[in-house]
This record gives sequence, C-alpha cells and structure tokens, in this order.
Amino acid sequence: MKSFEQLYAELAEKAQTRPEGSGTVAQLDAGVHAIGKKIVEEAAEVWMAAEYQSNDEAAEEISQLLYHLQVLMLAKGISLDDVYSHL
Ligand SMILES: N=c1c2ncn([C@@H]3O[C@H](COP(=O)(O)OP(=O)(O)OP(=O)(O)O)[C@@H](O)[C@H]3O)c2ncn1[C@@H]1O[C@H](COP(=O)(O)O)[C@@H](O)[C@H]1O
Repeated sequence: MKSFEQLYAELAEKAQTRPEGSGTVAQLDAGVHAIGKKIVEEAAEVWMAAEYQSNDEAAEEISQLLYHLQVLMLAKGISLDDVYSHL
C-alpha cells in the first residue's frame, strides 16, 4: 500500500531515471494529449463503477484515475504543492 505522496515520488523517480518497461515513461513519452484522453477514460470508469459496481471496484478505478492525474502533473511539471495550494 502507498500514499498519494509516495506514488508521486515513485513516478517522479521513474520520469528521471526512465527504467526499461515502465508504463509511466511510456505515458510521458506519449504526451499530454494521450494522458488527457486516459484521464477522461478513467474518470468515466470511476463514474460507472460508482453507479453500478462495488465500492472496492470503484476504489480501484479511483486509484487508476489518481495515477493518471499524477502522470499528467509530471508531464506538465506540476508539483504536489502546486495542487495542494488550491485545496
Ligand atoms: N498505480 C499505477 C497504475 N494505475 C493505473 N495504471 C495504468 O493504467 C492502466 C489502467 O488501465 P485500465 O484498467 O483502464 O485497462 P486498459 O485500458 O486495458 O489499460 P491500457 O491498455 O491503457 O494499459 C493500467 O494498465 C496501467 O497501465 C497504473 N500504472 C502504474 N501504477 C503504479 O505506478 C508505479 C510505476 O509503474 P511503472 O511506470 O509501470 O513502473 C508502480 O508503483 C505501479 O504500481
């Protein structure tokens, strides 16, 4: 299990070191447009899971949405504090 902050640190490290086989690196290379489409897709999956599936399935979809939001943040150079300052 990991926190939002721990995942961001892990993804930032992957973006820096670019390890072979990293899906995050592939997403970053695909660019903001592709990442944005993935966010919309995952958001729809969150919505559908919340309406029609179990809370556990909805939680899994939410985790995937959070992951893709973090990938977008890294692609744009947006830090956790940049986001937290708006909360
Ligand atoms: N938490 C996640 C995570 N959540 C979601 N995803 C990606 O989002 C996809 C979710 O897709 P769907 O379930 O919608 O399935 P899909 O549409 O068939 O997926 P794709 O065809 O788009 O790959 C997964 O296939 C992963 O590619 C994630 N990929 C990675 N992580 C974590 O990120 C870290 C770094 O991962 P790597 O960069 O791959 O090493 C690790 O700790 C991973 O656990």
